Amino acid sequence: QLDDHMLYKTIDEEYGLEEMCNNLVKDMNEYGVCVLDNFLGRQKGIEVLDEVKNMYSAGYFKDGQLVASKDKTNNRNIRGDKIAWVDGKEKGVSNIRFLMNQVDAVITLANRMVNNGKLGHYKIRERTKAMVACYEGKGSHYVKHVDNPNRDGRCITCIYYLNVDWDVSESGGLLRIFPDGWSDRVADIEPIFDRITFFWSDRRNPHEVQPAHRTRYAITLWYFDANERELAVRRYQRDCESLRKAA
Ligand SMILES: Cn1c(O)c(C(=O)NCC(=O)O)c(=O)c2ccccc21
Ligand SMILES: [Mn+2]
Repeated sequence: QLDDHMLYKTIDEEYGLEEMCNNLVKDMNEYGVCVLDNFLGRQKGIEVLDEVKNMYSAGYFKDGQLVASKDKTNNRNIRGDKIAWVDGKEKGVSNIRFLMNQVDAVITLANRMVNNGKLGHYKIRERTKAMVACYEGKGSHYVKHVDNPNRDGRCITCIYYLNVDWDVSESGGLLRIFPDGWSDRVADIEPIFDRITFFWSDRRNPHEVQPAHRTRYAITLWYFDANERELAVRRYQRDCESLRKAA
């Protein structure tokens, strides 16, 4: 359940949140992508980054998927992404939890605007845990893909970046989205510190992470559309049932 943190906002934060949601709804309806900067502010952002770094040095990240290396000669596979799942209740992740609550508040308010069909007609009630991702540089990347190609319920992808003083010209690591609405253009999003990006998770937004040459951290949340999610869970249960019977 998305906790409703609207009550604890001061007036100016309320206004800030309101304005942020208007931007989100407008951009999502117009482009299917929305980029907001200075989402938490420098101090909070650094506190989140420190928690992620601590998680990393404590070994919470699982080896990412192996990406077959281009040069077959030394057959060294480039380590792709490394990820760790956080539900926010663990010890030592209070700042990541704060980030999750802030994004929930933005999505909850924007979803209220949904009622007059402003945010893609989705009914958003739940989300995944936070996926904390690390690309260790050395050219690690993520091939072009669609997050939710087969209606698993996820409707909005939300990525918060933690990379201070990131310079794409030397470190790469661009998020490149190929919005299906625009055949001739792409959206290049630099993974800079305290930036948050939202985009529709389905086939409208194929995207890739270009090779990173410096450690690149990001935290992803996926929000579910209630109806699509319910159907996906039912389908999954039916599949399991038929597999059990077949066994
Ligand atoms: C590590 N990582 C990802 O980085 C992206 C992704 O699209 N990232 C975009 C970005 O970081 O800008 C993913 O979509 C993804 C999906 C499943 C498992 C891991 C994944
Ligand atoms: Mn993705």
